[in-house]
Parts: sequence; structure tokens; C-alpha cells
Amino acid sequence: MIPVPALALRGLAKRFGDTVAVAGISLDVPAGSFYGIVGPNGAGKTTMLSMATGLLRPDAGSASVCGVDVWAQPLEAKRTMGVLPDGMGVFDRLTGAQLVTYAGLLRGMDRATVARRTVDLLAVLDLAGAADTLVVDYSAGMTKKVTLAAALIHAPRLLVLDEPFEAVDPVSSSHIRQILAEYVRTGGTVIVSSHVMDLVERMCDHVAVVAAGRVLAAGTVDDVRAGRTLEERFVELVGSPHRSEGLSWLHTS
Ligand SMILES: Nc1ncnc2c1ncn2[C@@H]1O[C@H](COP(=O)(O)OP(=O)(O)OP(=O)(O)O)[C@@H](O)[C@H]1O
Repeated sequence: MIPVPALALRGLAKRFGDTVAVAGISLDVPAGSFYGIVGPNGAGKTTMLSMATGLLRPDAGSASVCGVDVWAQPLEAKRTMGVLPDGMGVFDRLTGAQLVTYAGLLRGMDRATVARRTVDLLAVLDLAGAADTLVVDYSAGMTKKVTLAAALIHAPRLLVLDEPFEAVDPVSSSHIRQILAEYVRTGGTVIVSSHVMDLVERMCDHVAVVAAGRVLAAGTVDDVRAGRTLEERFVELVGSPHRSEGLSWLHTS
């Protein structure tokens, strides 16, 4: 029997006016994988992940999480996943502890379990000392960590993290990576989008390279790298349109 993928995308497409953000993406994320999504700015990663997690309705195509259609059975699908969206509003007039508690209660969990897990999560993410501070007063990295805690509270089978390491200091980043690696080791699936090739290469076992709304390559990190570094392969696949000659006025000598 073929195992059910943790996430299966089929022909996902989205345009905003004349801009084609996602141009028909199909992708399988195997259960138990640590899956990286890489691509240049504006490639369509956030749009793709928003459609995959039920945050943005696709123009065409479908997404299913552990075999459950995200748009036909949204409640059941959302129960299985935890999402850390990029650039989404956070209820930052709550304290860290209140935000995580709110996420648990929203998931229909009982208060005692939510209270226990909130304490655990804030401690593990090194936020215990800031539990009673308003999130609006958190640094960007602390905000990432508290939203990660909110995504983990209901022990989802799939975690979808859009740029989870942005603005997070190296110590916290390494700590979060350890938590995620342990989560994958014990049966969870993680999807992360990131611009940091080196991080994806070290952390993930699978990767998809996305550009101009399409998947250019996908598979195990070793297959996609094809003997080079992921960064070299990425530049080869995506191309390097940047030119510095145009900025001659910036040269000081
Ligand atoms: N709400 C929106 N309205 C209009 N255009 C949008 C909207 N969201 C995304 N786009 C456009 O869709 C394209 C894909 O954007 P998206 O944010 O998905 O890319 P990304 O790969 O996540 O980029 P980055 O790495 O810079 O975060 C871009 O051209 C962007 O300008």
C-alpha cells in the first residue's frame, strides 16, 4: 500500500490580478519528512503554503493533509496541522501565555491540558520569563517563538512553518531546530520555507525549489543537490538575474 502523504498538492493555482503567484503546483510531502521549500523572493511560497493550509482559497487545484481535503473538510484537516504563517497578524495585545492558551482553547482542548502544555512550551522555547509580557512588547524573534508555541499546542501531525527562523537569534534557532528534529523523529512531519540554503541543507531531508509559481525540482535533498551544494544547485535552477554593473554610481573608487 502506498503511504498517504502528509501533504498532497494537485494543480494548485492562484493569481492576483495580472500576477500569477502560483501556476499549477503539484507536490507530495511524505509523512515523517522534514521538508524545505526554497525559492527567490516572490516565488509563490507563501501563497502556496497559505492555500495548502486553508488560509487562502485557490483558483484551481486541491490540497489534502494526511488524506483529508483542506477545502472540502476544513475542520478535520485543520485539526491535523499546526501553522506558523508568515506576516500574519498576531493578537499582540495578549500576553505570551494568553496567546498560547487562546490557541489551545480555540482547538477545543480542555483548560487543564492547555495550561500544562502552555507552561511546557513557553519553558522549552525560553519564554517563561516573558509569559506575562504583552506580545506587542516582544522582539521579532520572541514573536516567532510564541507563534510556534501556539502552532504546537494541539500536538499536530503536520507542522507548516513559513520562515520560522527569520529574526530568530542563532541560539534560539538551533534550539528550535532541535525541537523540530525531535518532533520529526517521533513521527511528525515538518514543512519549512526558508531563504537560508545552508540551513535547509543541514536540517531537511527533502526539498522543493519553487520559482515563478512553479516547482523546478523536488525530492530528497541529495537528489535535488545532485552532488553540489544546495545553494549552487538553487542558483543554477533559478538563475541569477542580479547585475551590479548598473550601480556604478555606488562605487567609491
Ligand atoms: N495579496 C496579494 N495581492 C497581490 N499580489 C500578491 C498578494 N500576495 C502575493 N502576491 C504576489 O504573488 C507573488 C508571490 O508572492 P509570495 O508572497 O507567495 O512569494 P514568496 O515566495 O513567499 O516571497 P518571499 O520569499 O519574498 O516571501 C508575488 O509577485 C507577490 O507580489
